[in-house]
Amino acid sequence: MFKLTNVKYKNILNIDYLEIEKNKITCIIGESGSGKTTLVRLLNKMISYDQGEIYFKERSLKDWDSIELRRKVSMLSQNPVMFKGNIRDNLLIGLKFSQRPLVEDEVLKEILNIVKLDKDLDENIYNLSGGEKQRVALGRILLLPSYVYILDEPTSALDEKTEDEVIKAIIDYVKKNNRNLIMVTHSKKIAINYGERVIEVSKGKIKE
Ligand SMILES: Nc1ncnc2c1ncn2[C@@H]1O[C@H](COP(=O)(O)OP(=O)(O)OP(=O)(O)O)[C@@H](O)[C@H]1O
Repeated sequence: MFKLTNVKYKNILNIDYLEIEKNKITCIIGESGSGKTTLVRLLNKMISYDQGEIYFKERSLKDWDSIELRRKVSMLSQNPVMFKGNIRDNLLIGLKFSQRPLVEDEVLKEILNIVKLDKDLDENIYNLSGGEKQRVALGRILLLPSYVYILDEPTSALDEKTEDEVIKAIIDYVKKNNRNLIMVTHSKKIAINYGERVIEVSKGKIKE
């Protein structure tokens, strides 16, 4: 799916070779400040590498149009933006922005079930806790029919039990829909239990 060769970004990342295969739940772990977020930002062209090459589906990212790429490679950042309105509005906005057909409430309720958020679609976003907002943002991404989801610490604001349930449900959903998942996680336990491939970033280098 992704291949990186001799990639350098400032003095933050220096990756000789890295392949991220499709159909394998991939977890990225590493100390705070090691370069995990920088790595995933490179993958969906939020930032551009200084040297080397990154290929997605055998094609250099330089040859991918950013919009076309992000329709296939959807990323959830660590601090997702929330919009005024209710949960329904905030779930649908990703589909709206990417000019895709909207979906019925039934589909939105299924998504809330996956992210373990037991709230009404009409609930104002303003009333939600940080962890609840995080799950709305996660649901927004999962609604997009992307080839790969890149989730940067998607469950960092959740307690351990909810985190485990949500991760398990996301993985089921990804597999059922034939999609791919790359997830940055602070939790070694999640990586060990669910990662079919675990990549460790250490001081800007890959340590597997
Ligand atoms: N554009 C930038 N310019 C300068 N330094 C940057 C830039 N982006 C990131 N950094 C630095 O690069 C290092 C790696 O940052 P990154 O966010 O990738 O780490 P991380 O592994 O995701 O950390 P965390 O687990 O705390 O989120 C940090 O020291 C950060 O301050």
